Amino acid sequence: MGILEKISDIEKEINKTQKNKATEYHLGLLKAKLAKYRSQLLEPTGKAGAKGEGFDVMKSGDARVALIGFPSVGKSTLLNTLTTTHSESAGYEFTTLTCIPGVIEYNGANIQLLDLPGIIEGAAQGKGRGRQVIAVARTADTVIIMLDATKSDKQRELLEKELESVGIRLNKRKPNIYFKQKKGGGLAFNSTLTLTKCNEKLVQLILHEYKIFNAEVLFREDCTADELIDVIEDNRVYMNCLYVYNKIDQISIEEIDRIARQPHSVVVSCNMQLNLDYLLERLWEELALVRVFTKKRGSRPDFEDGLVMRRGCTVEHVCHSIHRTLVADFKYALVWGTSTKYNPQRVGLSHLMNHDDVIQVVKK
Ligand SMILES: Nc1nc2c(ncn2[C@@H]2O[C@H](COP(=O)(O)OP(=O)(O)OP(=O)(O)O)[C@@H](O)[C@H]2O)c(=O)[nH]1
Ligand SMILES: [K+]
Ligand SMILES: [Mg+2]
Repeated sequence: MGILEKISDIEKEINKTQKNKATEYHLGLLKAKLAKYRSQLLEPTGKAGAKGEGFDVMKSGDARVALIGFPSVGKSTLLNTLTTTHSESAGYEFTTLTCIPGVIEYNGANIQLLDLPGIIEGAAQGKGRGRQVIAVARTADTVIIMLDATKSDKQRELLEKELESVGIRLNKRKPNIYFKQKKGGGLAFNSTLTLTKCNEKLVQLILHEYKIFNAEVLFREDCTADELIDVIEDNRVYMNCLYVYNKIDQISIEEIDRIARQPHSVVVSCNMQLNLDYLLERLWEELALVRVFTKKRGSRPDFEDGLVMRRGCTVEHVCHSIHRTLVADFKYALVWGTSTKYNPQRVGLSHLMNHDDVIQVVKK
């Protein structure tokens, strides 16, 4: 029997046991057992924690969002508010012990929202269930870093540090450095602009540390040594992140205003259901999703059933997602919406589509 099963059995047993003098010892024993199993699960060296029991959730829907935050900031409450899934929420830390998936339906898209256990300082080294939480975060398209608006700005830095230390880069693009190892010829170093944070000598030193003596390196932007290291390591995950400050029902308007002005930040109250519509709007932006409607000749667009695509998608991408062979039969398309000058406009396969555009494909 897995440790999660044991925990849930004991919780059930506690719930159905009446509290009185006669059951006092029985309950006490159950609670001790419960505490023991919970700490085994949260123990870095514990076998149970290492196995990642309870984190194996299938990807589904159009995008995946992971909820990361310290304990008791309201992650589960958010899941309960935005989806039909229920995840236990309570005033004590580590109420959530596993990964719990829910689905947000928005703009016709299914967005998978993952509730996760809280993480604490040292999570990256395996404290709590930190390793597993971070492993799940790496699989997400966007992370929500949830913060308690009543607490200090320090928590944001701490969380960022934890994620940084395991190679997750938040709201950053991959550094624009061309790097290729060679068989011989030494170091060929170049840059397309003046570098102010790094130079050839430093690049050479860093490469030697990796025992790389022959390579081609071209800086296409003014990168730091850390960014070069990210490129050499080649295992970093670059992801969008939204900072969601919860519990604004507990702070002053001035303070709410200050927090809301920070970049990538949204203020909400899950309990009072404040600003959640705006949160979804911003999440949609971060996920860079667009919805496209199709229409057949002579009939109205199917506004019930849009196609969910990535921002930057072309007519060709849309054709692919309608049918595998459609591109081969493609003659031209008519598009209505904000991506065109005229409505409709005749376009080719490379035309870029915008959110809520309507498309009619004309075959050869
Ligand atoms: N004042 C206030 N309290 C909130 C709000 N949202 C959640 N809470 C409370 O915060 C406490 C923790 O909520 P949870 O949803 O369990 O937090 P969590 O982040 O999932 O916690 P763990 O699973 O333990 O990491 C509960 O007592 C909630 O009622 C809010 O908007 N305002
Ligand atoms: K909690
Ligand atoms: Mg929780």
